[in-house]
Amino acid sequence: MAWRVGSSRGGRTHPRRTGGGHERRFGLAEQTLTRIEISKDYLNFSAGHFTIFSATERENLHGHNFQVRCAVTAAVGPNGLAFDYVELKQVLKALCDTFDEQLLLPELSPYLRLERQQGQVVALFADERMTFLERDVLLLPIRNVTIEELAPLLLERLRDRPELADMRLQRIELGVSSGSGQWAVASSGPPQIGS
Ligand SMILES: Nc1nc2c(c(=O)[nH]1)N=C([C@H](O)[C@H](O)COP(=O)(O)OP(=O)(O)OP(=O)(O)O)CN2
Repeated sequence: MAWRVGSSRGGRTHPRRTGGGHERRFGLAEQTLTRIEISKDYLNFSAGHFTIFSATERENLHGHNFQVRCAVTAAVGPNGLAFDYVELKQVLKALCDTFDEQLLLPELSPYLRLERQQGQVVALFADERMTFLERDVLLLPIRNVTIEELAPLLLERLRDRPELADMRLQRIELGVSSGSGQWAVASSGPPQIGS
């Protein structure tokens, strides 16, 4: 229903409704895109790591409560629903759980060598040798355990989830934070609406 300013009466204008559907009311194209943002406190994982700064410098082993958030762009269907975002939240939570309570180690670091030996993972860095139980370690196909490497990895793993196939998502942005106020965001798909 498009709105147009009606003829003035008594010096005031009276908006009048004319015929037409939702898309004509707001002058939108037949298909409306929406951007749904998901940022829930429970989308987090507690994990250990150390950031490697060079061939000889790294942080001590420590942990963070990493936080994850996501925004997706999708078409709104004829019944005013893009997709059930409860399903997306469930997938994101499952993704976070795979990283929870693990020591994260990068398999693709130019400075760290990882070896599996009798149920243990040996990490060799500069002149250091660290040994961990396999059950405590999650090896990741990234170069460093930083938020800028974790975000694209989680985005890739999210996109691979079969549950997303029916959501007809046009763009996905996934953010990872190692602490409040510091995020890295990875995205896939065409530029954001209005950017
Ligand atoms: N570009 C990046 N730089 C750093 C990263 C990273 O992921 N990308 N990560 C780290 C370490 O994780 C470091 O432990 C972060 O520490 P910090 O920023 O101090 O974390 P806090 O949440 O404690 O932040 P506060 O500002 O102290 O509250 C280093 N660099």
